[in-house]
Amino acid sequence: MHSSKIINGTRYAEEIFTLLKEEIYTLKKLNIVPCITAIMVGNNPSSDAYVKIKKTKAKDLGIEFRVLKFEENIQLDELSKSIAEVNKDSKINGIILQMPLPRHMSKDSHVLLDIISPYKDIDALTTYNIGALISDTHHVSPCTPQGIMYVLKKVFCDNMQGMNAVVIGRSKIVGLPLSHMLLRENCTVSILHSSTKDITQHTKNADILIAAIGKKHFIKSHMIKEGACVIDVGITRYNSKLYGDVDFDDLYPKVSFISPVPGGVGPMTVAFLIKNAITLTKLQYNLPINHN
Ligand SMILES: Nc1nc2c(c(=O)[nH]1)N[C@@H](CN(C=O)c1ccc(C(=O)N[C@@H](CCC(=O)O)C(=O)O)cc1)CN2
Repeated sequence: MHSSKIINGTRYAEEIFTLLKEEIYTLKKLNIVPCITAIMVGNNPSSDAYVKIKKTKAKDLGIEFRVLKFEENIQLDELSKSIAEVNKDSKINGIILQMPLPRHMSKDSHVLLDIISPYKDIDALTTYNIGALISDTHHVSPCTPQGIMYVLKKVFCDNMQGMNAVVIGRSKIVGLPLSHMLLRENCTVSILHSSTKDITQHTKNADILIAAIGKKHFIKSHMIKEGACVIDVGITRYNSKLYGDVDFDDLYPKVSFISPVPGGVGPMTVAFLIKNAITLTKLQYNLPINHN
């Protein structure tokens, strides 16, 4: 059972890294060093920070990490060609297309993602891997939802059956895959979004509330049920400080469990990114995969 009200994502991530170190060591003995390439488009200070965190962690663990950065005004054709080249490079085991893409490109994100081979798709965002998740035949799934499910399973000792889970946000990277994973654990899932009429009516009913909105301190204590478990996915940078979607201090007395920002979901995203990279590397070498 989880001993504190505060979900310590940094500690859980370390737990995962400890297991992954053994897998990386086993690969090393076979002369295999996984290599990740992150593709970035445009200048987004938050993305720079996140890619730096991923690179530092990968290098710490002995994984190679390359970054390819393109100008915001790159033509779609040219970017597509570059992604295809990275995809063809047999030395590269995993590819990340860092999100968000510049606004003018966001409508093309699925076209760009689908250039990546499903066997190199660390974020599990290609059409193939999204389909594999839904049909339960997947080897990898999106990193943030995996991290959230890992902590929820710890908190609820693997039993979320019949709980009301409310997810705010319907993105392909968090809200949609997470909703599917919660459904798989037999939760009753509601997905709220920008057109939802009365958000509070739904959030007050949540045993598990997941906020992935991107609006600083949007969730206040009057919006939740006493004893809810609240997971904060949003990160807003304001005056060099980080804020979650949840007003942590306001909610704290009322919750059973709550994840902070920073130190909650963020480190779990990085842990599962490394886990996915190792899984994909093993698949490419026909090695057995650790399904835990
Ligand atoms: N291609 C992808 N793009 C994005 C993803 C993703 O999984 N794949 N997720 C987010 C950003 N992200 C990884 O890319 C990410 C977010 C947060 C953190 C993290 O460690 N956060 C720390 C605080 C970091 C800081 O000080 O700035 C925390 O919350 O404690 C890592 C990675 C969107 N894009």
